[in-house]
Amino acid sequence: MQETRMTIGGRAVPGTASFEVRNPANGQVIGTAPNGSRDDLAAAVAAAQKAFTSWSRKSDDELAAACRAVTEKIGAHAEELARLLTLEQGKPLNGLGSRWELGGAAAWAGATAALSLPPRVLQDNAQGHVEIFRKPVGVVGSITPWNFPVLIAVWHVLPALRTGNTVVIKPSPYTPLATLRFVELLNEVLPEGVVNSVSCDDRTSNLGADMASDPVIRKIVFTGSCATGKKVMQSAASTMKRLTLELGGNDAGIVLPDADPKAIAEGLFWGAFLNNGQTCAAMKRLYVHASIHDEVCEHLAAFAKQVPMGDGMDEKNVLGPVQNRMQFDKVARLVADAKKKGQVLTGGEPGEGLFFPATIVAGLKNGDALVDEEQFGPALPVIRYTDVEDAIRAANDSENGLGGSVWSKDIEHAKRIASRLECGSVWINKHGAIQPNAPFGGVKASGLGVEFAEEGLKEYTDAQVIFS
Ligand SMILES: NC(=O)C1=CN([C@@H]2O[C@H](COP(=O)(O)OP(=O)(O)OC[C@H]3O[C@@H](n4cnc5c(N)ncnc54)[C@H](O)[C@@H]3O)[C@@H](O)[C@H]2O)C=CC1
Ligand SMILES: O=Cc1ccc(S(=O)(=O)O)cc1
Repeated sequence: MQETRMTIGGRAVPGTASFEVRNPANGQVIGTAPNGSRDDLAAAVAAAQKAFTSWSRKSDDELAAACRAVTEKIGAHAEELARLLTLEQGKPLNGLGSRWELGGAAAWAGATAALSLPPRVLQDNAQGHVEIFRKPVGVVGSITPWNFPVLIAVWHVLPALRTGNTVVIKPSPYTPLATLRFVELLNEVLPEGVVNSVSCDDRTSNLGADMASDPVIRKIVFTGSCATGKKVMQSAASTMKRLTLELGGNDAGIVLPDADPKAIAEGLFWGAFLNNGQTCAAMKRLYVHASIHDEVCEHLAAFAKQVPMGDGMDEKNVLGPVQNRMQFDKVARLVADAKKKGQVLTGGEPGEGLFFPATIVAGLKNGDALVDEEQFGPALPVIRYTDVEDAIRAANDSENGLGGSVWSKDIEHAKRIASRLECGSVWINKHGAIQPNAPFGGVKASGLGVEFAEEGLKEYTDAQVIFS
């Protein structure tokens, strides 16, 4: 049993109540997290505000060194955090699971440490000297989801620290344990109050909502559902907070007629089923040209059938359970509806507990629920097309615009199609492969702003221009 604590001003805070956290693989209680109150949040915000005074005055070199120390901590505790993550999130230790997530967390932390935003001279002549500086905004509130708890915490916290901000982070009630431990570890190498954590069950208290309207917090970075993202945006208006919103997607993949069905099967599968499909930028709809449709379906289903699924603590598994009952029920509802309209190529029946076999359903079209709604789980609809213009139109016929992909042997042709997709990232012959040196963010209802690289770092700063 992991009994976790919030970290407020460098101190471990148990809170006056707690809630249970269960392993989605077997339903067993694996730990408890504090059910923090508004007073706990106020204390965390006050600690972050106090720490901001000295943290924001650190030199660029000092901030970079602190981020490198955090990177080392993550690396040193990667296996401990990975095990905790598997227990609470369900994703396997192996494959593209917890160890992979922790590897990504260390890589992203290191890459963020190496970024910087030096002042830039805009003008230097007889008329005057004009220079732009990037200044930290103040206390940053980070609200994270349950799909990649540690990696997304790093995506939120490290750029904030690197630019001289202090942080209050609140993890999802489904997966608070690894994040609370992560913040404890950070506090071993950072001054007190620089990173604080609060947790709550979202029922008796909802500190995410309170953070969004808090008058001291100057920015919210939020990853989660579109519905909650919209609420955060509304609450943030009254205090004119800066916002980065990484919200849901309904990414389309388009397979062109010249693609090699066998060669792309593995990439298509992991593009859709990374983290059991519980990934914002997973491929959630697959449009395949009629000339190779059946062959693509055959190879994709054959690949899916041999992927081992089970308890993530078992080293042989590379897919685990769906993380929670709400998500499982959503996937089950969408698959039940899809079965009435299309042909199930593999999977299709809910398994034991929260296990849902990788499911692929062909014969669907836009307008069917599994195509139109974000399933955020292990179920992929396949849509046949004959004219690529129809496929582009159908791909863009969504309120979301996070990612997309085009699959073809002709890279230049694929890139021309890519440029017509209404989304923030498009991959050719892969899907969802984000990297720290490339900005990542959604258009339309998929969010606001970007993460990663200098563009992402800037979002944690205000510009100040000095004219002399
Ligand atoms: N795009 C993504 O990364 C994710 C998308 N989802 C989608 O969202 C759906 C719902 O999943 P949830 O876990 O309920 O996502 P959610 O968007 O409600 O939760 C994300 C975070 O927001 C917090 N939160 C809840 N209410 C809030 C409020 N009023 N103001 C500020 N923060 C608040 C939660 O505690 C959690 O930390 C899923 O079915 C899935 O489709 C879920 C998780 C991640
Ligand atoms: O590659 C890892 C990865 C890709 C996307 C996301 S999400 O879009 O933020 O869910 C998470 C991890």
